[in-house]
Amino acid sequence: MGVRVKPSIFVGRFIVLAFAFFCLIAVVNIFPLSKVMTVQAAVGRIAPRNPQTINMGENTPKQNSTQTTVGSDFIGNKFELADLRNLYLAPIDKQKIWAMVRKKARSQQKRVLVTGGAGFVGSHLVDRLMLMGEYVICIDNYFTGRRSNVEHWEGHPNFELVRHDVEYEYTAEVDQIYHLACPASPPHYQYNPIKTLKTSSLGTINMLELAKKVKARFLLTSTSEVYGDPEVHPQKEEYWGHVNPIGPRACYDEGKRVAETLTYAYHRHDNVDVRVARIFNTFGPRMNENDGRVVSNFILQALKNEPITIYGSGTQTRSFQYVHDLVDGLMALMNNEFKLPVNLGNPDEYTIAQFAEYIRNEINKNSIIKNLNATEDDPQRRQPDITRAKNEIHWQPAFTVKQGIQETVEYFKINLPSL
Ligand SMILES: O=c1ccn([C@@H]2O[C@H](COP(=O)(O)OP(=O)(O)O[C@H]3OC[C@@H](O)[C@H](O)[C@H]3O)[C@@H](O)[C@H]2O)c(=O)[nH]1
Repeated sequence: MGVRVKPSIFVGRFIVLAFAFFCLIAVVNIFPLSKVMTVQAAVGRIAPRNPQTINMGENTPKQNSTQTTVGSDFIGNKFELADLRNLYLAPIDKQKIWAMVRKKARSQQKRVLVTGGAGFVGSHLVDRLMLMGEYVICIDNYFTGRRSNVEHWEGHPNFELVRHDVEYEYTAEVDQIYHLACPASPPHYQYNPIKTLKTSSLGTINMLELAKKVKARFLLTSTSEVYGDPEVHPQKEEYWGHVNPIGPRACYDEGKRVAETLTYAYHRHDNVDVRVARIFNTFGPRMNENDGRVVSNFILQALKNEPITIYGSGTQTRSFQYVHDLVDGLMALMNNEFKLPVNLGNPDEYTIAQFAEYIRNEINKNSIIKNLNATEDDPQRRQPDITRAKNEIHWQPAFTVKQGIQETVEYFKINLPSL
């Protein structure tokens, strides 16, 4: 005798199956396979040790994109990357570089002061301003800056190079001041903490006094280090930070915090027109061989077949931006009316251990990775929230970390004959 199945059981099974199917569709929609794969591909990629700590951020450049230009038509600082590379990849042809400078009538030309203009970031900013046809005064005390970074402009009628320490007063008739002068790498700023504090405090007062006197617009390059070892993640500009005021990093962190305080005090009290950029970890060509920051250290260690040195466990995170993006951000901020601090960084976040593996995979698969002692007060997580930059100054990074690393490796290979 055949078994008769009750119709109600059919209906029950159908409901259960339909529900399971509905759940499957919902899960696939919430976690699309393509999204998971993009994140893994993006890290090169290496499966995150603890996926919870990594958040690529929705504002990172598309991971397969390759930039061929820098800047924007709106600001007037757009150039072919291939042309810009002539300025830092040897051999440097001065005549070829000068021929790229745009002609500007004297009345249209801005007079721009860049403090720390011979440094890593400063020299790229000087390049862009010079190519645009502005009149540029570059001052530097050469503590970490190098004359060779800007020597291709020496003798140009639009360019002045002045050896000067911002700790002391300086006067020039200018329209804009980009105030970058300060050692930025932890070993360099900790080398003489009193000097670092004087540079950030007295140096900023001197430049704000100048801005007040000549009615120049003043842009301070502050840092993500004002957030200290942050308790919120990612970091928004509204966050007041978590800084140890007596630790080894305080000379820089607190120095930049007081520089920000001074900037807004001059704005409120003396009506100085101010801008503040909080710069997150940045890398690229013209980093010093002895800079000591993680990107140049890891690249050079891999190229030299030396162990890649991770300070501590490597679970701390950083988010890295390519220097041309930063220069675009600084110029977008300077040429905008927005006056509150703005984060400039690429939200592409890595644990330092992941980043070491990434560099090893990209540059030298035989490299050994070695863990050394952690440094004191090392921030554990850092990633910029760049919503404000996007909304207010219409800027976001365009270079992937991958392309930036390739460009930086090329720079070191060409410019360091010892490699
Ligand atoms: O060889 C190294 C160098 C660094 N590191 C680690 O890599 C991380 C990043 O260190 P870096 O020295 O590159 O830079 P930090 O993030 O500590 O400070 C930077 O912050 C933002 C900027 O304003 C400054 O450029 C700088 O102060 C840290 O956790 C550090 O301990 C290594 O593991 N190995």
